[in-house]
Amino acid sequence: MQVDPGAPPILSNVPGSFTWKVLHERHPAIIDQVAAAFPYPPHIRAALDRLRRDAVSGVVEPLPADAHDAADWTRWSAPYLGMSWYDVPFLWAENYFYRRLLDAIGYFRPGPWRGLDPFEPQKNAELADPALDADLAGLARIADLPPDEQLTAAVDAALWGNRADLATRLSDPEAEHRKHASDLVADDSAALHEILAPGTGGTVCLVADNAGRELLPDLALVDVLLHGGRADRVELHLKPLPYFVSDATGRDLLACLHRLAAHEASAPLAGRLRAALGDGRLELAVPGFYCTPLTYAELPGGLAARFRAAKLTVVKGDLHYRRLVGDRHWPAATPFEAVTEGFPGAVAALRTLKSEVLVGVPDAAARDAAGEQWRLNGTHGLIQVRR
Ligand SMILES: O=P(O)(O)OC[C@@]1(O)O[C@H](CO)[C@@H](O)[C@@H]1O
Repeated sequence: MQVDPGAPPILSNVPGSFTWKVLHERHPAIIDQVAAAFPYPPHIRAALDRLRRDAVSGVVEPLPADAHDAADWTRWSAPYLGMSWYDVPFLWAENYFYRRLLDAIGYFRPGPWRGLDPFEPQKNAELADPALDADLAGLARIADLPPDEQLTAAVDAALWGNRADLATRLSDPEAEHRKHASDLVADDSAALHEILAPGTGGTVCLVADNAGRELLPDLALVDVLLHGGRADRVELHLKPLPYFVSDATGRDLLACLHRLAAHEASAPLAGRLRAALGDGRLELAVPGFYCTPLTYAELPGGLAARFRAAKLTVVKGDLHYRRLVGDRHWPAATPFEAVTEGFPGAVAALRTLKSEVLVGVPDAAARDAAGEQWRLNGTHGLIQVRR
């Protein structure tokens, strides 16, 4: 199938649409949550109020000229300056929002609020939930399964861990409790198992998405990869900044290790992961690219080289999927191979569907007959691989 290079980017300018609601409802709710969680001083509250107004009805403006990344954002903003947030690509507008939020709370400025993760209270609450103990025990049991079942179980846990991120739960509290569909809308797990066969070694880049309930199973997947010789080395890619509410940073990784270590059943898993970090089989990376409005078609050279050197890059979650295939109105039957052909090396996507973009699903129209919520509510997932 010929890929239409002109597939239009997804925008947010249809009132009532999913993307419009993210800008119009989810972003103000995030600001309110952040403002309520911290005793910020008047100048930060004023900046948050201004951002709330801009997020609902403003136009794209340059970042402050003294921002450390002003030059980058000047370049990225150039095509959109003065335009309504709703008329610029949705992917771009969301990234701009999270960057503006960090600016409003003084994340980069000298002073007492510097470096404070505005989403930490929600992340901490999720990890402190005693209900998580059952999940930890389940993750710990993966290592006891027969070797050929371990990868299936770990991939399954890592995939569905993506279902109800903290940003989604904000506007869809049911997302956490809704049962997921038993079928995947695309399932290339046979190819995944082939690439990750025991004893094949090599490096795997695992591009993580959310902290807490998603990062914990991702860590179980790392353990399976290293333990069965499915990889000699894993690079776990995290966000350099708190972003998209629950996105995992290095600090979140440490918190997850701590949580695993504190539970009797999962303590050995924590021990193996710590050992792998200590001897370099597990390496952490926080490329700045993950907090930009760019897509994987615009990868910086250094990161592209890391992916090229790996035998496989596994990209987790909805947002990474949007960056990977391009956040566009592709016909859903467009082959995944076609839209990822520029990716440096083999790539796998593990994603639950929480936004409109979709490729590699020829029967999407038939599924739509029952309504389009399956594309948005996290009940459906996919495993797509391009070698
Ligand atoms: O990348 P993730 O955590 O799986 O999902 C990110 C997300 O919650 O944020 C966007 C809307 O704000 C959508 O891409 C998706 O719904």
